[in-house]
Amino acid sequence: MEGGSIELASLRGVRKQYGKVVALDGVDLSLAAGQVLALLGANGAGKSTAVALLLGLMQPDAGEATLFGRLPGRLDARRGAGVMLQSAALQETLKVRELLDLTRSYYPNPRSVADCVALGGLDGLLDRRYGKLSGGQQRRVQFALAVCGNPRVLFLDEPTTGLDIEARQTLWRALRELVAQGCAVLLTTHYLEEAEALADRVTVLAHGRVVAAGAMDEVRRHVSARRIRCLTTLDAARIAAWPEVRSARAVDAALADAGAVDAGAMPSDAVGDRGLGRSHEKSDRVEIVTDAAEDVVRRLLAEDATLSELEVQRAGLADAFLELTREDVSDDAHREAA
Ligand SMILES: Nc1ncnc2c1ncn2[C@@H]1O[C@H](COP(=O)(O)OP(=O)(O)OP(=O)(O)O)[C@@H](O)[C@H]1O
Repeated sequence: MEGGSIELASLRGVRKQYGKVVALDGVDLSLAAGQVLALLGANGAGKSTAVALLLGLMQPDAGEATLFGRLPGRLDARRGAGVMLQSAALQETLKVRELLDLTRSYYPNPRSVADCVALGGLDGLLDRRYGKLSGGQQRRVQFALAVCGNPRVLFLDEPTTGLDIEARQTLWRALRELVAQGCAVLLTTHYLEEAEALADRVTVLAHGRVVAAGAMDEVRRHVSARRIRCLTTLDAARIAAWPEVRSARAVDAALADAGAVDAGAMPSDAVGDRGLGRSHEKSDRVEIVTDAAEDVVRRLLAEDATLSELEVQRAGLADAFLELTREDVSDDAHREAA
């Protein structure tokens, strides 16, 4: 582990099969104190299997999983870990307060109920029966239960799925607080902006193999692409045919990044002559992805003297993720064990 960080959980050369399906194949990952590791991958990439191995819920077929330097699954290791899996089987008839008290009683050094309420955003829910809560409220309770034992390592498998914006922000705040206190977090998520906002390090799985791992910036840098946005009379289909352009499309202001787009600037009939391969009088907001941003910007300016609102951005994690996972063999056939 670089930088002297304390490794709290790891997979080394781990392989795991379910029958003929190879869920993980030679996977390494490492979780350090005071860091969030985002474990990313498409559906079925192997993320939940990795979490289950780190928790000792199952054993690897080859390689090694450790938690606090020991075999996961031992009671002392489990007591130092908090877990929020994709589904939770909790007593529906118990009140939230009873669930919290019960779970806190398993741990030697639990957080106070008030702390759990604050971290999970459970105000007003303590006396409600778990089974009567909404899906998002249940997720918040599950998060509070995951952190109530004061864990040194927290495993969160898609924790914010189904949460509204405010609840998601409460959870992000809580996570940042826990990490600042030295907690290690393994976060699986399909929300790449969430990984970007929270994670220090990223491991990307595709079909059970690690296709990228490193600091967030390193993984983002994996893609050389830049994203250019502008208002132009040039047609997106025509720009897309330029040799140095990977893709170009007219974007609907309503769908584009709210901060980057002035919806009022979007002509209502801009869709009209898209795709015809010719310039038109009205400006469309166009988004271009290219490896040669400077060349494309020069050509855009040369061909459209009225071009405005030019922006050039580095590709984000979402672009890197798509590129990384696209490079991998896209069918599942090779996962079948011989
Ligand atoms: N109990 C099981 N029995 C058989 N195959 C399984 C089992 N659990 C998972 N798999 C298979 O192993 C592969 C990895 O599954 P896993 O649940 O780890 O993926 P994931 O990345 O967590 O997916 P998702 O994003 O959909 O939650 C998939 O092909 C899945 O179908």
